[in-house]
Amino acid sequence: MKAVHFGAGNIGRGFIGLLLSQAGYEVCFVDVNEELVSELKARGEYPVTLASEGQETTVVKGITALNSASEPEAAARAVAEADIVTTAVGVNILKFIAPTIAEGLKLRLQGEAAPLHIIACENAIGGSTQLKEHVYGLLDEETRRKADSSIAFPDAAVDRIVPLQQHEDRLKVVVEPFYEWAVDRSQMLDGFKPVEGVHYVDRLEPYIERKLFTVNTGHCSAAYIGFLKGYETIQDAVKDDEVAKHVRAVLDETGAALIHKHGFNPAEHQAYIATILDRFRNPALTDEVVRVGRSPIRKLSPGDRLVSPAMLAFESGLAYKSLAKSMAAALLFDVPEDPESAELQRSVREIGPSDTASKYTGIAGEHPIMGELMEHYEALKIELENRS
Ligand SMILES: NC(=O)C1=CN([C@@H]2O[C@H](COP(=O)(O)OP(=O)(O)OC[C@H]3O[C@@H](n4cnc5c(N)ncnc54)[C@H](O)[C@@H]3O)[C@@H](O)[C@H]2O)C=CC1
Ligand SMILES: O=P(O)(O)OC[C@H]1O[C@](O)(CO)[C@@H](O)[C@@H]1O
Repeated sequence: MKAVHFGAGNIGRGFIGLLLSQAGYEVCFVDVNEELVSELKARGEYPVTLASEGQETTVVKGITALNSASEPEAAARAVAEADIVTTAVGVNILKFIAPTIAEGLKLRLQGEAAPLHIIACENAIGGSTQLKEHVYGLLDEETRRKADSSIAFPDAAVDRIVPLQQHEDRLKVVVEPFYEWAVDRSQMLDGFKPVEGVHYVDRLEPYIERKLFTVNTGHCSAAYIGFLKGYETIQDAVKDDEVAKHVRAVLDETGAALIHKHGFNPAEHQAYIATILDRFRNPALTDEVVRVGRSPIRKLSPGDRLVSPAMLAFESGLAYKSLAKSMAAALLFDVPEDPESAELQRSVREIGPSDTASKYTGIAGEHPIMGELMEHYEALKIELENRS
């Protein structure tokens, strides 16, 4: 069985590639980083080490790689012949891989096509659906009609913390032991063969919202407040009582909103939060705040991990104050090497913090969330100035 996975980065190698290989697939990575692709091709294997006491290492063997920039036809052919296609490139990159997938589907659908699932494993709601829209936009009507009956794009939620990797071995990945890969069963084609290790769920929304609004909301809140307090890693930031208290308050807010919307059992949700907080503290990982806070414009966008739960809380008559504080801290996340942070800071300088916040969050200036956000912004700015 052949799997084609777009994005041979941290999640690609450390989670999806590993799991697919363990489930019996021959994995072909497709990436645009020539150095990475060449090394994967040359070695045909890479090690994944668990960040736990035993530091157990698994060598993922029998893998191949293609550079979709310099080998576009081969990459399209790989899609045409694949038994499953997955991605972990970043939700904003999906539009750039769509042409290769579209070319692959055109080749595949020329003959009798076997069913194919294409699963985007990104931190986003409806990632595969977004990918489908990009791909379908490149297909003619006849090919789209054929694709409708044999190609599916089930949405997914993926959870495993894989920090930036800095090892002598360029291919080595250190990952946390925990993982969860949930896929929407209702979007799978009839008679599909389950991938071992994947959790197929009838309704994905509660899973993806619970994950995104707990793991990712909590994590970026630790990153943004931790960054302002001068911490370099999440592990150091969450040792600070003030940061830990803020993260806890944020997760109490998202927890209340999630329980209200999805009817989760409150005690079970508290236990879920406790597990997540333990994962953030994992001393065997070194996770930089600049990675976890990366792309603040994406993280401040209306459907993402801060604004979406805050709006849900507001609409349900629940608290959102701490979420507004995380948004304010995101506005102060000044990392010149991060293009989205640089754009955000430029916007703050040019049009001011309030209009910038409205522009990127989609929340109107007069909305109560915006009032909270701006109060926190001013207070955090003063704290920051006093600190320097
Ligand atoms: N790292 C983590 O702990 C987690 C990450 N995710 C999600 O997984 C996705 C990937 O994240 P990471 O692996 O951390 O990032 P990464 O930066 O380590 O990997 C992304 C890979 O995509 C490749 N890429 C970029 N443009 C491409 C293109 N046009 N065609 C093919 N490949 C391309 C890059 O060269 C890189 O190797 C993101 O959506 C992220 O939110 C989800 C859960 C956990
Ligand atoms: O990958 P993104 O969306 O930039 O966000 C980083 C997040 O991804 C994760 O690596 C895993 O979900 C978290 O550690 C972190 O919250």
